[in-house]
Amino acid sequence: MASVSEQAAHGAASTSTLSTEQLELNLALLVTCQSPDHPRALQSVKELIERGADAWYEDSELGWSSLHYAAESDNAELCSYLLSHGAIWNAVDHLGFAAAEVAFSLNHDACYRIIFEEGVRQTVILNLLGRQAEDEDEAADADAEDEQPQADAEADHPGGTAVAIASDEGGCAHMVLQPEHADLANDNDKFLKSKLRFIPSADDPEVVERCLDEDGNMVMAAWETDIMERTTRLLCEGQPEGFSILNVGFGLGIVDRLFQTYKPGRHVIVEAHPDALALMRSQGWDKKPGVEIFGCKWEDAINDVQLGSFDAVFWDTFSQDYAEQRVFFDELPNLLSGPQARFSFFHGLAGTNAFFYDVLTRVAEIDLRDIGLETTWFELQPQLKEEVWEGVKRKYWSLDTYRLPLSTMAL
Ligand SMILES: C[S@@+](CC[C@H](N)C(=O)[O-])C[C@H]1O[C@@H](n2cnc3c(N)ncnc32)[C@H](O)[C@@H]1O
Repeated sequence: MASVSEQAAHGAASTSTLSTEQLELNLALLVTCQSPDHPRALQSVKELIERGADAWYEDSELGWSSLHYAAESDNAELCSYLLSHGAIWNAVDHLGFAAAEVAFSLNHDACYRIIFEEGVRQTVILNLLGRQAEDEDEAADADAEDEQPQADAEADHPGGTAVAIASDEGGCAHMVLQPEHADLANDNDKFLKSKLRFIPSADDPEVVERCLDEDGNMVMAAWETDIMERTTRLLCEGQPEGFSILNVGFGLGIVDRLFQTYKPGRHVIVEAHPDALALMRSQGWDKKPGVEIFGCKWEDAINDVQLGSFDAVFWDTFSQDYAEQRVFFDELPNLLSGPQARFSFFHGLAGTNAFFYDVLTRVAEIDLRDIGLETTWFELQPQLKEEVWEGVKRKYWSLDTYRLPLSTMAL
């Protein structure tokens, strides 16, 4: 670790916008948090914060904040204090590690728990605020439409709210960690207008193994087949004869082929990408008995009275973030046919960071409970080789354990 004077030199160079006095306070806070076992450490931290030290401040060498140091030394009380005084729960260091991951790697369970709970708390609050802002936007849009009936529907910004959900990008982002904005993987409308590449398997050219977008992001790949198989079993086993099922997002059609083996009476597929729709037609999905294709965005399909309700619903789209996923959750009471109906989704957001994945799992569970659904998580260990990512811009999965959600109405 760099000495304080070295840090001061680095810090002074990289935080030139801070006054010398502020910088000194911030560095003093970091130094105090580096030796939090000192009997007066917490008191000194409190005094520094009261004098205006920034709890979010990071050293320039490692990118560690006072929360990283408190987590490293297993000081749960200090973690708690820092979090309630401006420390950022999901700030990552220069290697992309959050303070909770430091705690986890050292088995500092209490510190991990405290940061995790704070992450969940803040994300749920942000979601609620986002929802409120959307409602207000919708009300304002409705007013504007009353005044100006020709208003452009594109002016809406569905789900355009501040949701602190991490992507796999480490680096310096703090509250909102997402892929860069111009990336197709971060813009559903742009993605839906881009060209898709379907790549056949090296062993069997008849089998499409991967689907990439124009930017080289992986849209779907065969490694997810185990997940799709287990999802299918959980959604379809024991359903009544002629049951109905909705799948949102065709991709490579892996899950839809599996659903077909259970012979649903009604099998609706909502898919918005023209290239995926062309693949579906080339595979004869439009002629299969019981299959109905809604060739549009799910955001439009849910307003179509023809869509109806289902015994099972699965959601797996691409280039949509948690805010958009939550908008779909809100539609579930209308989409599920009754108390026995089942819901699942591809739980892949934050799939390269165990801590953020933990937070997102809890947030999804809370949001689903809010609309009356109880969720059980089934754990799977995906088997995937490094070759899967060859030629792919960004890995979206690297965790050992996938948590498969199955939700039903809580009675
Ligand atoms: C990850 S793939 C689905 C993979 C599928 N579960 C399988 O087993 O092959 C995501 C699909 O969702 C589609 N999609 C993305 N945004 C959508 C939207 N807003 N409405 C409907 N489909 C969408 C994409 O075009 C893509 O085909």
